[in-house]
Amino acid sequence: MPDRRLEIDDVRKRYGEVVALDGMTFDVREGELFGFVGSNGAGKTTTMRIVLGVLAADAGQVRWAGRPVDLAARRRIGYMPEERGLYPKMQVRDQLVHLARLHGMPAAAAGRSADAWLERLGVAARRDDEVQKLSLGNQQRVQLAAALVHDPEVLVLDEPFSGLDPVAVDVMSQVLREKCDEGVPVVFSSHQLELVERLCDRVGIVAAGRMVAAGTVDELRADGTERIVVEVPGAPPGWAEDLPGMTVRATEGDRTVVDLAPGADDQDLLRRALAVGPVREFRRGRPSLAELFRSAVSTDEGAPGVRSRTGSGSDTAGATDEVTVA
Ligand SMILES: Nc1ncnc2c1ncn2[C@@H]1O[C@H](COP(=O)(O)OP(=O)(O)OP(=O)(O)O)[C@@H](O)[C@H]1O
Repeated sequence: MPDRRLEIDDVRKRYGEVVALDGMTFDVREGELFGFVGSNGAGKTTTMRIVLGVLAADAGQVRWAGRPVDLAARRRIGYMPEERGLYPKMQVRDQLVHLARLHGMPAAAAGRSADAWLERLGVAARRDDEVQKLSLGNQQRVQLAAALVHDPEVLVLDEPFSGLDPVAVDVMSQVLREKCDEGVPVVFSSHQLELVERLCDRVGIVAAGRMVAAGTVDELRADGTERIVVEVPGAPPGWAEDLPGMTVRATEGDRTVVDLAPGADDQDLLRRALAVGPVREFRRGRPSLAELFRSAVSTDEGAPGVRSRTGSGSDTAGATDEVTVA
């Protein structure tokens, strides 16, 4: 059995002068939840539309289970488009059955699947309503049901969490995790980085049409600068400021957060801390995904469609002051 992996390989796309995708490359593995993050206009939607064949790439290839994705393979993908794609005047259940049938499901199975997903996603009571009469959040639940109703082998979801209430976020998260547990590769885009950090097995950060960092959040952290959180009550302001290879990232009360450049010795910092007061805490800090994202994007992103430079997210010179010291 071939590896059930979705591969996006060096995909390129221009809209006139605008370079939307500039060699986009990543893969989503069997049973993996992959978070696709990037600034507005970075190329996420364009990538997803190309995977689905809604849009043609100028160059590059999308493969599923080792083979170029063709029409038949695309029918096995569950897709949630950013612009949403439901017929406003059609009843919810009829719509799901219709979509399942379009994907080749027999009528009875399509009905059973529609009912099961409406129940699972908490919208069974609205099954006979027109889609346009549902709240936006409920329309989104139905949209997810539409992506799932034909029992897809791959899930590609464009901002499935935007606009959902916390309960719906939980339901959506559970459903995506269950699909992964069944072996389905799931890729979704989102600007909700805390959610992505919590939920995803791997994350890809895209800037100006290409992947600038990908891996587990811990792997992305390992690429970056080492960070130390040190608490020294009563230390004078600026006590850690002139140490070689160290940058004070934030000060919060008695706590100072210091980034260490490669080769800098954390023991220098400890000695300095001990010289200025009692050291209550001295530990490694962990940058959040939001910080990793800002760092990767700030080193890589130019104007939309204009390449500035590329990097692996290891340059933290542009990291913001916001620091998670938890
Ligand atoms: N139909 C189009 N015509 C011209 N340019 C387009 C078109 N669609 C997208 N673009 C451009 O391609 C680039 C990538 O856009 P895309 O929608 O893929 O980004 P995105 O990462 O999904 O952004 P967002 O997070 O805002 O949804 C942007 O510069 C955008 O302006």
